[in-house]
Amino acid sequence: MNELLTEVSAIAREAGDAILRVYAQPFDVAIKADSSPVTAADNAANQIILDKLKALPERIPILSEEGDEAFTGPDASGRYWLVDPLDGTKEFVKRNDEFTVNIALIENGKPVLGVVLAPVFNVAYIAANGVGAFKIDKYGQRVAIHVSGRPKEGTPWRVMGSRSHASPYLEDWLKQLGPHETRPMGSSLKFGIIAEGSADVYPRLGPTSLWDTAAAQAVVEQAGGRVVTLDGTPLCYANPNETLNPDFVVWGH
Ligand SMILES: Nc1ncnc2c1ncn2[C@@H]1O[C@H](COP(=O)(O)O)[C@@H](OP(=O)(O)O)[C@H]1O
Ligand SMILES: [Mg+2]
Repeated sequence: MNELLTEVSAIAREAGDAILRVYAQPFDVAIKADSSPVTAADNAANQIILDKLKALPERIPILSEEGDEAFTGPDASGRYWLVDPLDGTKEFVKRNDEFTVNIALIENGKPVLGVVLAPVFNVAYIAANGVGAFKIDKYGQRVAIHVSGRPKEGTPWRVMGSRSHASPYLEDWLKQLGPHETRPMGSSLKFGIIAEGSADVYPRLGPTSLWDTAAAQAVVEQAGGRVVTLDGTPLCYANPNETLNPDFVVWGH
């Protein structure tokens, strides 16, 4: 798993470099059938990730947000790659730097390996079962990370929130949580900040897809946290035919 984690991290970095080449120039934005934006960066990163994952000896099927027609389901061991080549395309289009490359390995419905790379910040959150969770800092150092635990009595909750997706339902949930400070952030970076202990909770009461959460869930879980639906069960990837997630909460304890 450690070797695979290193290989997948290198693939994410190559995809990140391709994204940065597009980011450095003016680019067009197309609107997909689900009315979300897509750019040449999404497509370039997707092509690199598909090519490189297919070249690995493991030969595991790939489900990507930007598509691989060959995908028909997990392999006989219940494994598949789950890829978002550019998570936070809205942030990419707004040029606020908060976007990531997400690559996860699913085994029997569980994310067992995850890489979340933020190309502009040159930071990656990576994890695998039996290996642990790490942040790769801008100097290329692998530093073990851990969630921070429940905040002390009287300390406000440090909440992560989407920049682009809020709702009255979320406001109610936060009222019930109690005193809190919200830090808005795009993409899967929200999970990474919880995994490294810099925030406590991220409630996502609104639509996301499997590829938005799987890699980051592997990181949070290996760092000691939880990613659970509102009834407390971990987000599950056993049915890739249904690509929408239920509402969920990321807890750093
Ligand atoms: N109506 C919808 N259906 C499915 N996913 C949605 C959605 N609205 C937003 N999302 C997901 O939310 C992600 C962005 O979340 P955030 O605002 O927290 O950064 C998007 O990722 P992409 O940018 O990869 O499309 C998208 O997948
Ligand atoms: Mg996404």
